Amino acid sequence: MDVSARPPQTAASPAQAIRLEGVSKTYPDGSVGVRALDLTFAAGELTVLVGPSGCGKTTTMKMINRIIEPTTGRILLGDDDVTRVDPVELRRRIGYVIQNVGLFPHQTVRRNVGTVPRLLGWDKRRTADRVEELLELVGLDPASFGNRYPHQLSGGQRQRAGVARALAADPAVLLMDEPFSAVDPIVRERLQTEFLRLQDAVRKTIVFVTHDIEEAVRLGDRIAVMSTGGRVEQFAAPAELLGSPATPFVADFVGADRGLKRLAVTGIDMADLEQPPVVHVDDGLADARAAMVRAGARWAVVLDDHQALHGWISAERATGAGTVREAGKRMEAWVPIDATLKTAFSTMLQLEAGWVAVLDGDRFCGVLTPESLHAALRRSVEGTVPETAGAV
Ligand SMILES: Nc1ncnc2c1ncn2[C@@H]1O[C@H](COP(=O)(O)OP(=O)(O)OP(=O)(O)O)[C@@H](O)[C@H]1O
Repeated sequence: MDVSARPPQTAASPAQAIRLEGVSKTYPDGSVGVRALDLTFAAGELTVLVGPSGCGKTTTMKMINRIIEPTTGRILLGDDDVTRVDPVELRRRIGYVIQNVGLFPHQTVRRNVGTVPRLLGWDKRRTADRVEELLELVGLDPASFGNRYPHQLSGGQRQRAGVARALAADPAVLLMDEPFSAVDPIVRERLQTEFLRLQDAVRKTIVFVTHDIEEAVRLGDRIAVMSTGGRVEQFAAPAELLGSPATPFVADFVGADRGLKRLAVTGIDMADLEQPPVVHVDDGLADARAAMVRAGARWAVVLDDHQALHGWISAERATGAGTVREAGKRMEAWVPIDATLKTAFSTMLQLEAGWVAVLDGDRFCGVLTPESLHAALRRSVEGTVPETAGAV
């Protein structure tokens, strides 16, 4: 294939699935890296390999781009058996991001990011355009950062440059080995959020190695929990993994606080919402009072002319004459309907609100209270259907 004749790289190359079939790695000294591993990484999804130190995560990942050669088995990238592809050509199709990035220290950020396009023989103009585009995409202003050297960047900025470099030639696949573990927790969380946004835009097939279950749950479309010898204890979506660990090993690994972790991956269901009395901003206070009495409620939600959230009013303030507009309060505590229970809960805590409104666009859908949040979490944990461990 003449890779240099590809169309401009803004047109994304299609993501490809990776299939591991009966893959084993025994090192020359007899150590077993992984044993008879069957695993499929779906096209366009981010799959996390997570597990304790020495369980074979890195061995598994490095066999995909043949930094490590498997002892037995087959690895397919799309329809190609990677052992039949020239390793150099293979690595150009596979972006690789490692801890501490591995940027070339004596090259500027621009030159670092342009490495693979240059190797592929792209002309200068196309490489330069792609580098600018990538730096923007990962949130590094090309004018400020393009001509700096790696030592002139923060840890988080270096990590972003590493991601930009890995994406430069629009690879079908991205391998990421503990890419965010060298930065402090706050920067890590920001990088994770940005990275999720980036993945939404590029939809690569990503294999992501971490030993951190929180990171796995946050980032993964699917997670493979591995134990010694590259054994897959469970292969499931984050909510399923937290809701019903397949083995005691997984239960132990995800931790006793898995219920809390699950908040981060459970969406809001309409059935979870409570429906307090709703009054209109131009209603009279007497009507508002009557609505609260009818519902046996101490407060009501206030909507505006367009049925959008205006605020709320308490029974105490709904006395005398006048309108709801004068006596009601504005409401900042709201979340969109596609938020997670964790976002709803942290919004409630941050704003010290007793409830949060849930909105679909501007439209008011209902509210979540601490009780309904708890019920939603329980329902989601109890309703989980266990998955088969080690599914292909
Ligand atoms: N070059 C090597 N020679 C011999 N044994 C090795 C070699 N590389 C890895 N191993 C062994 O293979 C097993 C899996 O190692 P691997 O690096 O894949 O684990 P890991 O899950 O990525 O660990 P960590 O989280 O500590 O990076 C370990 O028992 C390790 O000691």
